[in-house]
Amino acid sequence: MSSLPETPAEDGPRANPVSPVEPVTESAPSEPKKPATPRAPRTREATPRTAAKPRTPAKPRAPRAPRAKAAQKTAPAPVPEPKPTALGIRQLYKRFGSTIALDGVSIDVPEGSFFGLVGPNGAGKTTMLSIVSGLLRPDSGEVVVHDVDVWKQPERAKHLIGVLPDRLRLFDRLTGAQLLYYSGTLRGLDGATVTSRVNDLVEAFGLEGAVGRLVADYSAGMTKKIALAAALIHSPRVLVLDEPFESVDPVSAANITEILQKYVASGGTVVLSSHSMDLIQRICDRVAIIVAGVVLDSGTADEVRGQKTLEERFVELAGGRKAAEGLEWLHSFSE
Ligand SMILES: Nc1ncnc2c1ncn2[C@@H]1O[C@H](COP(=O)(O)OP(=O)(O)OP(=O)(O)O)[C@@H](O)[C@H]1O
Repeated sequence: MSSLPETPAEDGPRANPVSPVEPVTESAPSEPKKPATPRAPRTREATPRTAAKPRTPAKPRAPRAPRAKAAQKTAPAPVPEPKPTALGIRQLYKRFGSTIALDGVSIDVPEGSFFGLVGPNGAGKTTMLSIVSGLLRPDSGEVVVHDVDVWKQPERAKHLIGVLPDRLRLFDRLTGAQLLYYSGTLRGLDGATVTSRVNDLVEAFGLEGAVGRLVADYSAGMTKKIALAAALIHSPRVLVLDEPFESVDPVSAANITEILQKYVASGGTVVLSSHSMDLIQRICDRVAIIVAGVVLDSGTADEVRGQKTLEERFVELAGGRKAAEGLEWLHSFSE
């Protein structure tokens, strides 16, 4: 994204062209013979302001024209309108027995964002994304997708959201083609539309050779791809993807990234979790770091990482690395 045009440095002095001619006392012709002396400041202090007259009227205002021009030249560029919130997460709490998984999580994701959620194992990412996508009920808090409350209007919300859950619970006794067809019709698409979209998705994800086979027989990466295709089939406005690149080979990951980038460029919103800091830093424009159920930082990717890499910032907030001590036995191999 290009930043706002900056005022050139040399415009600073020019912004007030009157100033070079303003020292009125120096140019006042009423005291032409009186040279400036060191006593002058004392005189000015002692003399009431009114006594400073007679002064010649201020110089003609001709210089004002360039001042106006300069002001016009340096006027700030219009600030872009803030984008509407695609996903609003407000004060989410979730506890599993004595484990607090989410401890008051609030995040706003603007429309058209590529939003990355990072956090250490057990931080609460899957819990949060499961609640966001309507798969898990929070203890308290609210999730709004394009002004639709996920828990008060679940049917409307589900039309707006496409979900790739973490622990994939797919109908894996279906073939890939059947699973996609089922996912499309479940979201209310007619048969002809589903058939045409299934073909497009199978080609886009490179699953041509696999769609006739049972999903149960897919590799981990293929399962991820068919699940992602199923999440896209009803062209949702918000995609919630838990670890979409896990187990996916680099070429497929690049293809998926391109599909998601085009989706975002056309106004869609992606919210994904990943442990790959490089990937998040490369493709996400907004980031949140969650640790122990609390969002420790969130904002644009540049704001969150500052002068560091995202990985350095993550390690800093997540508590740093542990020295590999206490595993000395690992270095003396068994017979
Ligand atoms: N169904 C559950 N029952 C009991 N505890 C759970 C359940 N689901 C999650 N938890 C606990 O809640 C906490 C957050 O888990 P969660 O799966 O959300 O973390 P995560 O950030 O997705 O971790 P990871 O990166 O390892 O996938 C963990 O302590 C986890 O053990």
